[in-house]
Amino acid sequence: MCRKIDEEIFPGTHNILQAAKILTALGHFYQMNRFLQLPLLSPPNLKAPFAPFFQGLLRSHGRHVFEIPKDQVGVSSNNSVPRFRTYCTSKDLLIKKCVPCNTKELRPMTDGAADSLMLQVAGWNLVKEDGIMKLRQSWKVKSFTKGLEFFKIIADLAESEGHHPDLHLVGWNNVTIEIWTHAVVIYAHAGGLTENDFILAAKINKLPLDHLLRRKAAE
Ligand SMILES: C[C@H](O)[C@H](O)[C@H]1CNC2=NC(N)=NC(=O)C2=N1
Repeated sequence: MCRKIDEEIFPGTHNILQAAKILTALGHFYQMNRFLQLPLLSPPNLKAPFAPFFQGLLRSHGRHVFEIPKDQVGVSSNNSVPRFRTYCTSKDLLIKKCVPCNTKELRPMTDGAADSLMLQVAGWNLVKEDGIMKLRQSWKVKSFTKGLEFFKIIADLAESEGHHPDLHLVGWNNVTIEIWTHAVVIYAHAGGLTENDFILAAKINKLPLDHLLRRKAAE
């Protein structure tokens, strides 16, 4: 069995000890990757059973194999490392891309995960309506037509992300945007927030909108 693993994964290794040395070196690399939030880099043609073996071996060499909590990371589509998916912490919302919401695996974010991400989206409020969590922010625009220009700038971003907010223009100059993942409610019949919503909110915060807004009354 060990021999098979050697040949299959580390061509040219002559015995398990040599493979173990390579794995230990990988263990150091793994720990470094944990801080870079990169997944365990392993040749893409590894067989699934390899992971427990590798983790066991790392543990036996005193290397603690870290599990990264699922709701604390997302997949960045800007694959800086070819053929590997990179995992970013919530701090990287601005460099991440929304992912398609049409997967049955889509799950709503936990309240705790949502709370921790709120730190990254200043100005947005976390609200819950009919059991659905949403992000909400309101602005006062200079005029009705400026409100439509505001929506157009938001719409261009939403189209580029493939993830869309709900837009409200009320009383001619009051704009409210709500962001939630509709698919979660459809597929998971629950919750409403995914990391896509926070990515969109963080990017909306960076849009050039000030010229459309009424000055806030001096406090
Ligand atoms: C395939 C694509 O991801 C889906 O159609 C997108 C489009 N935009 C979306 N936007 C929002 N807010 N929620 C969704 O579930 C959603 N689904």
